[in-house]
Amino acid sequence: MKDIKKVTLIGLGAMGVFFAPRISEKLGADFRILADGARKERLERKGVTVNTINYRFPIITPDVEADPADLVIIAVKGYDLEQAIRDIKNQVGKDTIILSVLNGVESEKQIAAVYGSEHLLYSYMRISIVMKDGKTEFDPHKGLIHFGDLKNDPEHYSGNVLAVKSLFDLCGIDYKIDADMLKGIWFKFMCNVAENMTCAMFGVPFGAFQKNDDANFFRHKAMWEVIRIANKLGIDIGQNEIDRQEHTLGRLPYENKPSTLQDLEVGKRTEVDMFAGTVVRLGKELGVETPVCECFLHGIHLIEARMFKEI
Ligand SMILES: NC(=O)C1=CN([C@@H]2O[C@H](COP(=O)(O)OP(=O)(O)OC[C@H]3O[C@@H](n4cnc5c(N)ncnc54)[C@H](OP(=O)(O)O)[C@@H]3O)[C@@H](O)[C@H]2O)C=CC1
Ligand SMILES: CC(C)(CO)C(=O)C(=O)O
Repeated sequence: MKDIKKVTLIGLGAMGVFFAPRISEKLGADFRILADGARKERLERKGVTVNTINYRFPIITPDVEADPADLVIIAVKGYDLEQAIRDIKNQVGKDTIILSVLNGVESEKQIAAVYGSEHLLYSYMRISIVMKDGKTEFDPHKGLIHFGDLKNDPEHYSGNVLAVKSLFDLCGIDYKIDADMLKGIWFKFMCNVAENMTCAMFGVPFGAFQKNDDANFFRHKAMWEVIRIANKLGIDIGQNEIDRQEHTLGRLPYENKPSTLQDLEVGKRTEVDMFAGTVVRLGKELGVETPVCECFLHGIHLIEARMFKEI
């Protein structure tokens, strides 16, 4: 089994800090943040504050050669992924494992197209963290990372899966290795598209789904658009996954908000292209009608245009 001794994280935001303090505690200087320019300067000057503790992690710049990591974790937003893929070039050696914790269904494919699928493990996050001005508070044991190869059998985990599992065990990071990673990733995508887009477009919190039929009208239509596309791709999600999510939504605090609505509320660009945009594009390729996601895509673009005073 590979031993993960050196880890590089690109994206020290909400998802990045799920990992950073705990990996840094065990690996010390062999845990590095990849950043340059004004971002590096800000991280060196202010660090990040997690659960009231201020951290200054070692920073490495993309131009440093001959110092690859055993594991690279990518935790940027969808619209920053292309740049991040370029920036990690010197961090990826022959045996480097890459984990991309982004939402959506395509980041692994995009990274594999550049570095090769042998480097990739699949992953998705089940936790909600809000970071503001480099500060956040959350319970690190109230969520987890799901990761693994496409298919995972506990009797025969691959060397890469065992290596990451061993690192997370060492660091006390909660995880689940799904038997079928694509099914999990598409289930999460179905929820993100339906919930994030409805909440962002209409400015309502998750609680709207507990009491408003109109909110659920959009959510259900969008879920079925994702399901029809997933089924065409051979991914088996359907009514069972919808039922599973109804249960989860019923228990969420009323005022909780998905990341896309949070982004709009603080004047940030959203990941609408990675959510509704992907559904619309795949729908065209696969012959699936996606009218609700088309409305989300154009509607949220319009909200962004108004927000950035482009109209
Ligand atoms: N937040 C959440 O609860 C959840 C988020 N996700 C997903 O995880 C992904 C990350 O989201 P989140 O952590 O919330 O996003 P954040 O915006 O909080 O963090 C992204 C970080 O990446 C940094 N970054 C961007 N480009 C680069 C680069 N080239 N080099 C170095 N750093 C870079 C940004 O720096 P800067 O601020 O300087 O631009 C920022 O600190 C998204 O796809 C999101 O949908 C999934 C589940 C839950
Ligand atoms: C936090 C969570 C899981 C809620 O849907 C999410 O992925 C998001 O808001 O983008």
